[in-house]
Amino acid sequence: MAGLEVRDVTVRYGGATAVDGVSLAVAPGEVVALLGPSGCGKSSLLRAVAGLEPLAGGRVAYDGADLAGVPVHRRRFGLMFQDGQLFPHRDVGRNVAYGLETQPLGRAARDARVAELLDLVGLAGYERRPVPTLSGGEQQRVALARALAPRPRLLLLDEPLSALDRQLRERLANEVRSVLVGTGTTAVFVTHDHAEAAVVADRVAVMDAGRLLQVAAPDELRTAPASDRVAEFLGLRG
Ligand SMILES: Nc1ncnc2c1ncn2[C@@H]1O[C@H](COP(=O)(O)OP(=O)(O)OP(=O)(O)O)[C@@H](O)[C@H]1O
Repeated sequence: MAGLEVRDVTVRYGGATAVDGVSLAVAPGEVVALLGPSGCGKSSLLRAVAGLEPLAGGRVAYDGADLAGVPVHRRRFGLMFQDGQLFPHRDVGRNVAYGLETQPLGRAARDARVAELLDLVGLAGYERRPVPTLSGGEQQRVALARALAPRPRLLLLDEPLSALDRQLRERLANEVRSVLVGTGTTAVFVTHDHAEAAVVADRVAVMDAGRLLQVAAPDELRTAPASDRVAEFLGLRG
C-alpha cells in the first residue's frame, strides 16, 4: 500500500496505555489532522510513526515496507513541533539548509533550494536574518521551510501553530495548507483545535483516550459526527 499505514498501534509508558490499537492510513499527497483533547495520545502516536517512541504493539509501514527497526533519520520523514526548534545561532538560510547538509548538493543548488523554500513560505530574501529577530509566526514559517527542504516523503507536524495567537494561527493554518498541497506533501498534523484541523486537512482523525473515534473529511464530520463525543470535540455540542 502506498503512503503511510498505521495498523493496530499501541504505545505504553510503563503500565499506562497512551495509544490503544490505532489504525490509520494516509495516502500519498494527503493531509490528515489528528484532533483530540490534551493527553489523548496524539503526540505519542505521531512520535511512534516518527520512530521516536517504541511500539508496544502493531506496525507502522510506508509504501508497503514495515519500518520496525528503521531509525528515525532513515525514515525520510520530516518533523515540525510547536516550538520550531530553530538553531538560534544560525541565520535563517542556514537553518533551512540544515536538512540538506547530508545531501550531495553543490553550494549553488543548496542556496537555490533554500531561496525556493523561503519564497514558498513568504519569506523571500530572509536568508541572512538572525533567528532571534524573527516574530513567532516567521519562526514557524522558517521551521516549515526547513522541514520541507529535504523533500520528506511524510511530514509530521505536532501542534505547529499552538504557540501563536489566534488570528495569526488562522492565517498560518491557511498558508500551511496551501504550502502542503502546493508541494504535494503527505502529512499528519496534530492539533487540539477543530477549526484548524478543518482548514489544514483533507481528513480529520478524531482521537480520545488513546483511540480513534472517527476519521472523515471535515464536512462529513460536521454533518455526520459518529457520536456525541465527536460532536463535542467539533464544538457542535456541550
Ligand atoms: N514520556 C512519557 N512518559 C510517561 N507518560 C507519558 C509520556 N509522554 C506522554 N505520556 C502520557 O501519555 C498520555 C498521552 O500523551 P500525549 O502527549 O501523547 O497526548 P496529546 O494528545 O499529544 O496531549 P497534548 O495535546 O497535551 O500534547 C498522557 O497521559 C501523557 O501524560
